[in-house]
Amino acid sequence: MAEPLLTVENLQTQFFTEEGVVRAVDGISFTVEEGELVGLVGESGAGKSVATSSIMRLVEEPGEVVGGTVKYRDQVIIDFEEGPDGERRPSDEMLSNKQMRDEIRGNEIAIIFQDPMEALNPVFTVGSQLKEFIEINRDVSGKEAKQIAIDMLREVGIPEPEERYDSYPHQFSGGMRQRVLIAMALSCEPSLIIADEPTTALDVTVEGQILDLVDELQDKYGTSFVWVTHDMGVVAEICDRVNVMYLGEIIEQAEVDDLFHDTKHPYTQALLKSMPRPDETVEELNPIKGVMPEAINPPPGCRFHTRCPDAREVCRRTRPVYQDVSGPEGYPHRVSCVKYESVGYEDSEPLDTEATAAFGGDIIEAQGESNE
Ligand SMILES: Nc1ncnc2c1ncn2[C@@H]1O[C@H](COP(=O)(O)OP(=O)(O)OP(=O)(O)O)[C@@H](O)[C@H]1O
Ligand code: NI
Repeated sequence: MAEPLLTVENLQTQFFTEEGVVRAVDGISFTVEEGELVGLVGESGAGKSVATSSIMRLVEEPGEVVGGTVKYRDQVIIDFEEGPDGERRPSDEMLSNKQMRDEIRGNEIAIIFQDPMEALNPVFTVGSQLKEFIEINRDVSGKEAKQIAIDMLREVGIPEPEERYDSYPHQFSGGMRQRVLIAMALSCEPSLIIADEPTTALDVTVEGQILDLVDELQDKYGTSFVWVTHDMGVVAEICDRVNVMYLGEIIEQAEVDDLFHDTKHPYTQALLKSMPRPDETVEELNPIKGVMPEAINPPPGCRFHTRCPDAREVCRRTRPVYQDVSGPEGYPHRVSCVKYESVGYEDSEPLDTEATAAFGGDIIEAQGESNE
């Protein structure tokens, strides 16, 4: 296999707050191959946005990337080394902030946010913002930039792009604004686009149209994507591979078909049961029981054990190993769950968890060590 476009290894990002250290991203690893659309899926607070802003080196105080490696082709975005006093410091190979700004962000890796109103300035026309972005990131004249901007607006399905060029963001619908952001992301011909829940705020029909558009543009330009979502339906529709995140960790990763049809992790199973699926008629949707514990004080052992319907005693004291459970063919299918290890799961006592307690109709306090 060729070198991955993006390699993330053991990435760790923490927030140093008054209440303590929030382990928002706690050692995640994944790759994005050339031309691939890779999903990052999980409930609210799982660490998806912190992971993407870490990759872009956009984490703000009191947050800090504290460990791991991120490589884009052969360029080092994040890396650490041991200093003379044994302290951990950014390695020399790391791109400077200026290089990140000038060479990576925008023209190699572009990001699309959930809320277009955050990315678009309400006081300037859509066209002028698009044109300015192109001028900053590409070596073209103002006139050329304007032409590229209009072409891109047409490309993403904005009708009458010459006229719409002079409209203000509020004159566009939510779906149209999201199309503008996609135009902006694509306008500098990046190899990778990171999209952080860009369709979450849209209604289902408009969301479907945007996903179709992305599919089409991806075919045409061969752009790779990291697509952040909490929606397995979106994953099924557009992703090639998917990483499932829970409480700062990736707990399962596989090709999309594998993930849906050979689901390994109980959390992934729960996520799938909680959402409508295009490939299956589910009689009843089951929301995932309980709430995700705080990343400031994650449960010991398997982080999901407090909510897991399959939890046993061993899950409370064993940190699962993230391992490849796939056969000899195809992409790796990785999972971290003690069910797939030989650590005595079979002989271990079942645990009362939020999932099993609720199932029995009994409201039992969440396991002490998980919350508070
Ligand atoms: N500025 C901050 N200060 C302290 N903690 C933070 C900060 N930003 C994020 N966090 C914490 O990091 C964890 C991960 O948050 P993140 O926003 O990445 O979740 P997410 O998976 O993107 O959720 P959502 O689907 O709601 O966007 C959460 O526990 C959150 O509270
Ligand atoms: Ni987020």
